[in-house]
This record gives sequence, C-alpha cells and structure tokens, in this order.
Amino acid sequence: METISENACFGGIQGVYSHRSASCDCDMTFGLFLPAEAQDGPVPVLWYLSGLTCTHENAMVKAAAQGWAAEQGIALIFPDTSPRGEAIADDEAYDLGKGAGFYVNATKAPWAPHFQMYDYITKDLTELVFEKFALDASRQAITGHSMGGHGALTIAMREAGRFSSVSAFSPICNPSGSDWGRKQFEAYLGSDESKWAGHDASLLMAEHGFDGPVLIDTGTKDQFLDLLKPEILAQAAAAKRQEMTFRMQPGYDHSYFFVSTFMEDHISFHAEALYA
Ligand SMILES: N[C@@H](CCC(=O)N[C@@H](CS)C(=O)NCC(=O)O)C(=O)O
Repeated sequence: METISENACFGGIQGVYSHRSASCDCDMTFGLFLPAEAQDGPVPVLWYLSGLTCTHENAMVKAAAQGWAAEQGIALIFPDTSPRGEAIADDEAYDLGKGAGFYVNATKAPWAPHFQMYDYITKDLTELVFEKFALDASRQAITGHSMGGHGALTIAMREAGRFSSVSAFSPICNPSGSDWGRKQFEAYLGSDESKWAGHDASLLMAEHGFDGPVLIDTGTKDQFLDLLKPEILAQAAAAKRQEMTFRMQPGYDHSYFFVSTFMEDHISFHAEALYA
C-alpha cells in the first residue's frame, strides 16, 4: 500500500492510499478518514460507496461527512467506483465501464478480467483496511449515493450479519427494471436475468430484507427519479415489513448539495446502530 496524501481533518486524518487489488488486477485508490479516537484503538467504520462518474474523491471533498464522523468517532472509507488504468476496458458512455462498476463481479468480455467490484469492496479492500488501520471489523455500517446506494443496499443484504445498519442517498433501487441497470447488468453479467436478481435491492428486499435499520433519502426534484425507482423499494420493504425510514425530501435534486444536507442524519443514524 502506498500513501498518496494525509491531511489533518477535524482532529483526525483524511488519507488517500493506493494498493494492488487482486480481484480487479490493477492498482486502486481509496480515501480513508480516521477520527482522533483511532489513535487509542480500533474505531467503528462507515463505508461510503459513490455513484456514476465518481472516483474516491467526489464524496471525500463534497459530502461534508468528516465533521459528523469526527463527532461520532467513526472512520469513513471512500472506495473508487471501478478499476482504473490504460489497459482496462471502457465504454464511451459515462454509465458503463470506468466510473460505473455497479458493485458486481463481471462474468462477460471485455469486462470480466478487471471489473470485479463486488469482490474488491467486500474482500480486497476489506482485508487491507482492517490489516493496516485501527478499525473495528465487528462494527461496520454502509451507505452510498445513487449507483453507490445500490451498492450499499445490495452488499448489506447479501453480506448478512456484517453491517449493523444501511442507508442510501438517492439509490438506484431496481436496476433490473431501469436503464440505470439493465444495460450494465447485460454487459457485465450477460442476458440471463436470473443472474441479475442478486444485485437488485428491491428483489433482495422482497426475498431477504435486512436484519437491522435502513434509512433511505431521495429528493423529490431528483432529475433521475424515473431511473432510481424509489417506489419499487418502498413497496418491497412494506411487503416485507422491513424496519425502514423512507423519506422523499421536498425540493432536493441528485447532487452533492442534497447528499451533504442529509449527511448528519445518516451518520447519526449509523452511530446509533454502531454503538448499540
Ligand atoms: N453525468 C451524468 C450524471 C452523473 C451523475 O449525476 N453522477 C452522480 C452520481 S450518479 C455524481 O455524484 N456525480 C459526481 C459529482 O456530482 O461529483 C449526466 O449528466 O447524466
């Protein structure tokens, strides 16, 4: 692992690091905020998965999360959204290829050799951060924005028992029924839709639910509402009688102005579960 930068931040450290990912077979970069408490021992962790076109950097500089995390003594991890490098396959569309890994393990060409983002998050980066930093693996929560909200919800439901709580800002809720999902799942996973179901938050909610609290915020003026389909997730959660706070926030759009506005709520929500 290589340290790219470390800056003092709210009494802790905002770092950026790069490392070799075995799953993605390339070098990857991530951000990690460590609160001051990490100097005395392992602290709880909130994973933040980003959306389309993002790197590790967008949320790190625009989500206004570090101050609230410092207040709660919680670390934040900001992974990248896809493999990176000259030799890595890409598409000219912003929503496929680099910046658009969708948190799945691709099985189809040309994506399969590097687009292994599910394993990258849940295995490679997980092993690295718990080995190298003062983080408490028994206290983890997960959140994300848009494609990253899809990643947070699906990973939380699939990795049962690992996360105390899950939240999402304007998540893609039903990718197998949306143009933000169908194109990418077909490219990465192939045309057999039965292989998509395990990466669709609404279908996972209907079948498994989540053993813990869920918080979802989406803006009523989100320009991508028809692609996000929050109502499909709400219906699945209601049918499952899932413990969930589901909010449509009046006037807010899809941007980081929306994410940063509700970041305090999300970090407080996770802190309650992480310190329960
Ligand atoms: N570029 C796309 C939208 C991409 C987009 O809105 N990405 C969101 C996540 S889905 C984002 O966070 N973008 C980066 C940023 O705002 O910093 C478009 O104009 O249609």
